[in-house]
Amino acid sequence: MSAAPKVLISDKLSPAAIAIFQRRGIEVDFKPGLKPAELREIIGNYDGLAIRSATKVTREVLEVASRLKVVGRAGIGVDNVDVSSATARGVVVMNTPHGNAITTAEHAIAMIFALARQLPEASASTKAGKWEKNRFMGVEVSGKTLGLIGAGNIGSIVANRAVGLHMKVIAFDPFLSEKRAVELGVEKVDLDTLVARADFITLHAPYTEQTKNILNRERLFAMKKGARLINCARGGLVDEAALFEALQSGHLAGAALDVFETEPATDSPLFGLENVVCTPHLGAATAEAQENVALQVAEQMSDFLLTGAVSNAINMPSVTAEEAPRLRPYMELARLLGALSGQLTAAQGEEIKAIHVAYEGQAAELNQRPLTAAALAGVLTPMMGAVNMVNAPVVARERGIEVAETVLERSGDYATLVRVTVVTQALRRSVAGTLVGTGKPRLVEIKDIAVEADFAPHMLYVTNQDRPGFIGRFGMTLADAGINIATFHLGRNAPGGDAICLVGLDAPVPEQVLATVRALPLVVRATPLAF
Ligand SMILES: NC(=O)c1ccc[n+]([C@@H]2O[C@H](COP(=O)([O-])OP(=O)(O)OC[C@H]3O[C@@H](n4cnc5c(N)ncnc54)[C@H](O)[C@@H]3O)[C@@H](O)[C@H]2O)c1
Ligand SMILES: O=C(O)CC[C@@H](O)C(=O)O
Repeated sequence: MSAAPKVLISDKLSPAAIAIFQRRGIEVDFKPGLKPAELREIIGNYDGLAIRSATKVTREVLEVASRLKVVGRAGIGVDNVDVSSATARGVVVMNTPHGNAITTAEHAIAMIFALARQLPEASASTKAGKWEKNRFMGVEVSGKTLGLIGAGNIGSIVANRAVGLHMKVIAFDPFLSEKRAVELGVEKVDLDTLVARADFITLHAPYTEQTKNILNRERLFAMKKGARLINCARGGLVDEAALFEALQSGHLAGAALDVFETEPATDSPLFGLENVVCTPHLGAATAEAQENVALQVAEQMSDFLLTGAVSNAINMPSVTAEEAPRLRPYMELARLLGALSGQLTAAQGEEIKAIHVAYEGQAAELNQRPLTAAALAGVLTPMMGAVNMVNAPVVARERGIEVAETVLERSGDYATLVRVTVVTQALRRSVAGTLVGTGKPRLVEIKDIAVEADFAPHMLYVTNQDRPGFIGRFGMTLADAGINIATFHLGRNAPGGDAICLVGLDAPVPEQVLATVRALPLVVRATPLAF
């Protein structure tokens, strides 16, 4: 008989999680507050790691986690987990969407009032015996404009509560459809409009490459004079140094921050400002939310460790034990094709209208639902952070993205083929792939141009004019930067027409090398890709 799986809980989870693991026959250790070195020392003893936001599951931790099969995040954001390292090591990463959404939305609303009526300062002054009735003149929120950056689970609840407070709510979210905006009672606007119009701005977007410093210096100073900012999402969404200046100069009237660039945040120039309200990442800290996420993460991790069932995984599609062997390579192919389309779409900041997935030949005989879900998760993840196979179809539907599947039983040039097409306002971009050997994904077509390329962790996709001179200059640019080319694939639609070049690299391309490639003659666009 094999030994019971062993789980480490390394953050302060509700005791409900311990009770569930024990009831399901899983050995559990509760050790919150471990230092990184202490975690590295013991992680090799565990099959599962249950965390909140304090534990950083870094590559260094994963490297010594020889038994680890699953990381369960009791919460939403997985930016404290190195998901690509976990994936590379075959460790499933799960989260618990929805469980803390109401609580976090309520915290954001509380922050709006804390700022509008200077509650923390007024409380401190009163307790100090000062009775400064004239010092704390507030503003009403009724009739004011609230700007939401991100209108997903939490943003939607904030919108609902704010509408109830008679605020005018405007929202920027690339995935918010007009229909959903009407349902929420919000006006969909672009980011510049939101920044210029809002009296209060509240952030509810994930931390991704696209959202990093979304409120940079320029945008902070483009906010209305006297506006107020609330951040209960992630610290890295706002440039903290620029925020300090905007507050100190009186351009902004106040900021309420639950999250910080570096956490725990024990020291910050922002702490010295009277018009700043701070909480220590308390957005999800209610008994109700912590019970929800603890129960959910413990059940999901137990199911996985005991039966192999996968739900709410960020990096692995859900699948039953019987289907697994045949479906798994196709799911990986669909995800990779989606990830390619999603990265190309995100790089151009395009809003997705539709995603079509076509199955030809042997692929047409399979259960396509998990495959389409894997393709959708691949497309949506670069823009949305933590979309998985389970929530991808719902996320697409809520955002008004049309999803279609086509099945063609006869095969063309390939015995089996999956094609993912992303439709935006401006264009329709298809990529297709097949399986070779014992199930290895291979890319065979981009934008109707034939290629034969394997996916690699770091790639660079270049579109160029098909004229002599490009390949030499391109190769030299990478060589001069000391970047080794592992694979090199070319394709074109016609002699002298549009050409594509896809290279696999041993390392990511630094920003300045990318700028040099983009400036080369004949280059139309260059997009770094990661798989
Ligand atoms: N303070 C806390 O304790 C706490 C608690 C829960 C969640 N969070 C944070 O809040 C975030 C949002 O949570 P959620 O449950 O609403 O997630 P969600 O996935 O339901 O919603 C995120 C929304 O952000 C949108 N988005 C993606 N890229 C964007 C961009 N560039 N600009 C504007 N919007 C963009 C998405 O389309 C989506 O609608 C999480 O990612 C997490 O980091 C913080
Ligand atoms: O665990 C917490 O306290 C915070 C959770 C929150 O940041 C999340 O992303 O769900």
